[in-house]
Amino acid sequence: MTPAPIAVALDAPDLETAARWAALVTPHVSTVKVGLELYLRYGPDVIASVRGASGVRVFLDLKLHDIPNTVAGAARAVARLRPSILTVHAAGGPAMIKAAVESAPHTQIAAVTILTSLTESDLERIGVAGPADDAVRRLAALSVEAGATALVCSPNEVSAVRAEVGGEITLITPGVRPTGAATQDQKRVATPEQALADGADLLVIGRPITGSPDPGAAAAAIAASLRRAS
Ligand SMILES: O=C(O)c1cc(=O)[nH]c(=O)n1[C@@H]1O[C@H](COP(=O)(O)O)[C@@H](O)[C@H]1O
Repeated sequence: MTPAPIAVALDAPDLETAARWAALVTPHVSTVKVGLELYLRYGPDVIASVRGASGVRVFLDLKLHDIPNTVAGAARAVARLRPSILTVHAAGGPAMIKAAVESAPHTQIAAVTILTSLTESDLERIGVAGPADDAVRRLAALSVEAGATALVCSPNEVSAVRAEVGGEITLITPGVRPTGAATQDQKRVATPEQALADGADLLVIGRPITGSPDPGAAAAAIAASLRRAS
């Protein structure tokens, strides 16, 4: 069976747990995601550990955000690990995004628009002109112009972003919660089925899978539900 278009966020406190989760979910999902917690603790070794024997796609979520020269160096440093996807913050601006794209030619650069943990009032407080939909579309357009071929946004904005950037760009949505699951710190959320129906290409799902007593079964259940809905 084709693995579901899900990136499981391996936000684990230790490498053994992350590798175990990766092994349990990889029969069911296309991708696993390594974020700041694991990478800052274990560095590049973590990529080989979670990739394991299956060779699953690894999404490296470092959300780089600095001046272009620094981001170019950082992107070059991790490009040799050959992650399938690397994140940068779209708010770093077009020159920064372009620097990442040029420094990691074999990795898809995904620009994170507006974090899914932010509300409309958070945007106002940090001085971003909202509503979230407009801010996300604005950042999406500038990121694609700068050469990003993937974007991260909440499922709530995915159809507006798709209309803005067209069909060629990979749209990645965290903030995904199966019906009835706790939203935790996520604020702009939707179900996996809705996110996919609205045009997402890859759903980032962490705690609803990794917080389950059986992460493999939880991933399989969401994958099956996506197959039924499509
Ligand atoms: O870039 C990301 O992956 C990301 C962007 C964003 O706006 N929101 C967001 O939650 N994420 C990541 O997606 C994952 C979501 O995890 P759960 O909330 O546990 O499903 C975490 O690893 C976040 O770091």
